[in-house]
Amino acid sequence: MPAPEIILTASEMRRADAATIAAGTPGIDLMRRAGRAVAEAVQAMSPKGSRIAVVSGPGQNGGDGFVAATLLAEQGYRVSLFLLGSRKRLTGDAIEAAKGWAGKIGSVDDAALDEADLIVDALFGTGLTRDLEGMARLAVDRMNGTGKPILAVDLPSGIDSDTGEVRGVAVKAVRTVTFAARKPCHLLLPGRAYSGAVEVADIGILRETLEAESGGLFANGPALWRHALPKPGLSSHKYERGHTLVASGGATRTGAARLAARAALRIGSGLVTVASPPEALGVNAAQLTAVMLRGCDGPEGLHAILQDPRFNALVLGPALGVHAATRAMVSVAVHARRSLVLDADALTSFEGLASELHGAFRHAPTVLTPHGGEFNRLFKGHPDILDPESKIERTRRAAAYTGAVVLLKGADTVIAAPDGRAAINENGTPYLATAGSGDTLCGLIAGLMAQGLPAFEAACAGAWIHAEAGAQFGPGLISEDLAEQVPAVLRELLR
Ligand SMILES: NC(=O)C1=CN([C@@H]2O[C@H](COP(=O)(O)OP(=O)(O)OC[C@H]3O[C@@H](n4cnc5c(N)ncnc54)[C@H](OP(=O)(O)O)[C@@H]3O)[C@@H](O)[C@H]2O)[C@@H](O)CC1
Ligand SMILES: Nc1ncnc2c1ncn2[C@@H]1O[C@H](COP(=O)(O)OP(=O)(O)O)[C@@H](O)[C@H]1O
Ligand SMILES: [K+]
Repeated sequence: MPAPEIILTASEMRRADAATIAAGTPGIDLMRRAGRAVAEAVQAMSPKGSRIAVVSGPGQNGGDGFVAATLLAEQGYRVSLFLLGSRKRLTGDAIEAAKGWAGKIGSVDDAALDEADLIVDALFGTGLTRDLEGMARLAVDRMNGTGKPILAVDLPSGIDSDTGEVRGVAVKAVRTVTFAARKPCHLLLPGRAYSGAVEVADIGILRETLEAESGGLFANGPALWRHALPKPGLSSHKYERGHTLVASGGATRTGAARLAARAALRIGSGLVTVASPPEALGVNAAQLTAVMLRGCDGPEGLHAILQDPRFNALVLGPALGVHAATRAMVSVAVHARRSLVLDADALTSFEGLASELHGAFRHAPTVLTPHGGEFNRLFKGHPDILDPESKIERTRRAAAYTGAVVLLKGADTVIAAPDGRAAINENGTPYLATAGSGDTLCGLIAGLMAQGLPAFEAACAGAWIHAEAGAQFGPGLISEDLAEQVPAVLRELLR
């Protein structure tokens, strides 16, 4: 079974480099392997004899550029090298790497840059510390301005490795060769869009070193949770597969709950019931078949239903209304200690009241699924949670604060657990930006928890399966299609 893909921050990567060097591999060897991997990527992109411009920066990323330039010139490419700053200012292994380069060194504002067929961006990598200004900014503008394909070394220069944000200006690469492990910026937006196709080159850093330095951040994918996916046994009966309860909104707001319920059923929850306000029973009854229906009048009604211990997973929030009664229903659910997914109105009803949720979800598996707006409303007045530049950090802090797994939606959904584990989802499609898509996601996650998946695994699997279903369906997707696409995704996963 493939191992989960570890994503390393800049400081974790530095420690992995340092540990490898301490274990006996000289740093210059790592740099030579990095430069060789870049040269190989150039060979795959451009025929021999092409004009390659390598733009090196003052740090070790620039060192990788010198190695690649030297190899490519030896292989018959017409290589020009442009350096930000002077050769005298090079430090560390980059000094040694630059010694191999016998050719001319141009300045980054040299007009000759325009003549290249392909540009290698070795300006900055994981060592970027501040916004680009002056000549550094000019260098990036010049590279982008040529309109030529750019291959980024480690990451596109100007992108912050840990947050994926643009530090003033950034290189727009068609391809990136990174080393040992992907960095957060290759998965988070906008960095992902600037990176192009990302390839991870093995430079001799062992998996055990990556594991030792990992801060618990992963790319979301089956390797992270496939082992936990439920598969009914020969003698399984429906009650062993869990019973998901989804609370419906009022008579004119019932669709969201049905979308969630249908998704919970499709993902394998043995039974699913919509808990409906009395006035909406008729409209719900008219549109439900395999999903069951129960009358449920507010918090008291929910309390009564939850006396039956077989309801083991619960969705609260979609179209439930923003008011005190919704908060009271959350409170009932928390006290009942069932697996719980809170979304939409269940989150917005706590606008500015996050302190009421401090540690609230420690006692039962809970997943909060806010989009950015809901997240900001919920944690209003908590700069410690809202202010970090990194979406990963914001999500982790929200998880630690509430005791719930937090899934912060978007094109780069981040899922974080209170214990610090986190995953970035990247298999989605913009077609998922359609009404009711989030309601379906809630149902998938609750349906997985009903079958016994732990909250973090359920949230990660739910996000991935949701995105995969959307991507497989593609153009024309509406939320009703998502649950219907789930069986095809499951067939692949359970093969
Ligand atoms: N370590 C290893 O063994 C291996 C490392 N490898 C490679 O090393 C890369 C990391 O190298 P790194 O740490 O030297 O950082 P890097 O990205 O080159 O930038 C630092 C330089 O940029 C400067 N600078 C920063 N921000 C700036 C700004 N806004 N505007 C202007 N200047 C700015 C900063 O200067 P200072 O901040 O001191 O003024 C410093 O000079 C990594 O991405 C990978 O490619 C591989 O070879 C494998 C083995
Ligand atoms: N551009 C995109 N790329 C990938 N996934 C997206 C994109 N836009 C939205 N999504 C996903 O679609 C879902 C939308 O959820 P949400 O905003 O709650 O919608 P709704 O409230 O209409 O149900 C989330 O899972 C989100 O991650
Ligand atoms: K770079």
